[in-house]
Amino acid sequence: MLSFERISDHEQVVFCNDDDTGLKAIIAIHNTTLGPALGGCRMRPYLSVDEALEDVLRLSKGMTYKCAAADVDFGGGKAVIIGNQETDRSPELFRAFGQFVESLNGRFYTGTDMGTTPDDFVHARKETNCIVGVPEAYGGSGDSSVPTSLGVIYGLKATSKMLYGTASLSGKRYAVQGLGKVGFKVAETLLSEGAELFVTDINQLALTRISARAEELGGKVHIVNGPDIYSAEADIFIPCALGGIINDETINKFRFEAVVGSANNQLLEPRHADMLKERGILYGPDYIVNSGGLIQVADELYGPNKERVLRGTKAIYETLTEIYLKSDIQNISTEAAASAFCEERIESRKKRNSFFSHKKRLKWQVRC
Ligand SMILES: NC(=O)c1ccc[n+]([C@@H]2O[C@H](COP(=O)([O-])OP(=O)(O)OC[C@H]3O[C@@H](n4cnc5c(N)ncnc54)[C@H](O)[C@@H]3O)[C@@H](O)[C@H]2O)c1
Repeated sequence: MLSFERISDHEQVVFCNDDDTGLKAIIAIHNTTLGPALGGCRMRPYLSVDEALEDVLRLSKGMTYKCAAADVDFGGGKAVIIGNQETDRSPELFRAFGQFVESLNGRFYTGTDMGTTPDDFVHARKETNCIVGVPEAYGGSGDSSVPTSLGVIYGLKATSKMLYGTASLSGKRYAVQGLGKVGFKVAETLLSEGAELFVTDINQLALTRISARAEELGGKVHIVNGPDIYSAEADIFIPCALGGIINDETINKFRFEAVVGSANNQLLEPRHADMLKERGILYGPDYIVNSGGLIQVADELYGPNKERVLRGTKAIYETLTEIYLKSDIQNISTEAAASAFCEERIESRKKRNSFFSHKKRLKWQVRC
């Protein structure tokens, strides 16, 4: 049952219905203190409108925190399309979605997420400019896994500095779960620093490729079978595949000193962040560590510029360091410290943004 109480911490929730194309979507705008809402558009065959609403409300709130942590000029939002990504997608459906985005007059920017592709948003962009992350050929900023993997490297450096007093990544052992777009680049960088890696992936080809790269770059690679990665004899665990991999079962196996990776939603439940703290395992909150991709798409607002994205991504080092120190001083988990850090940033900008917001909003509207 829909009630205002259910959406009370959100600024705006929009239900979008288009009979001609079969579009059924929900756009949720959580908070626009830092700028217009930004968040990807997910397409899934949700079993009910209730389930879709639950998902979009949770994800849009998460985007407010992600944007605050990444220090980009956006607030939090998200969209979901209720439909089967294999059978229900069409250019017309995404154009209809683009029209709904346009109707928000610059309050919401979106792009690809689970179940949608950059090409879908080439169609949506015919109806609105409030789209990010389209292919480079259409003026987008390109593969977001490049800044995401760089962000993981800066996250690892901040962690290393905190644990060992040096930001150097060499001479340490790392366990990498998932050698896809992000994990492979991270593993390559670590190998070139002379690191020793334990790696696992369900894709045999990725394992063969990383072994070949180890021969070219130096460094050592041990291939590990599936869940054995959780008990690998490594100093730092780098999850770059699945969510929910930090849980009661895996924490009991960890011999790591830290967990820092790109995978989304690594903690199965919030209490697992406390469990890691109790065991003295330093956890780099996933949405801080993996924010390089977000920094890149948010930067598209000003026209693609790799140097600016690099600068923003490097700042992950300082942000994570601040969160580690906050967690230590206040004796709270790093996850709790990250939330507090983001809330303080939003609060501190409220007054300042009210001065600029009028001008800012005009700018967004001119662009749309
Ligand atoms: N690509 C980005 O810019 C970006 C940004 C933020 C967060 N992330 C998150 O980082 C993670 C990795 O992203 P990606 O773009 O590299 O994805 P990807 O699909 O390219 O790579 C994932 C890899 O994990 C492997 N994998 C899947 N299940 C596995 C399992 N059970 N055990 C071991 N390996 C398994 C896959 O074979 C694949 O090689 C995802 O959780 C993603 O949501 C990615």
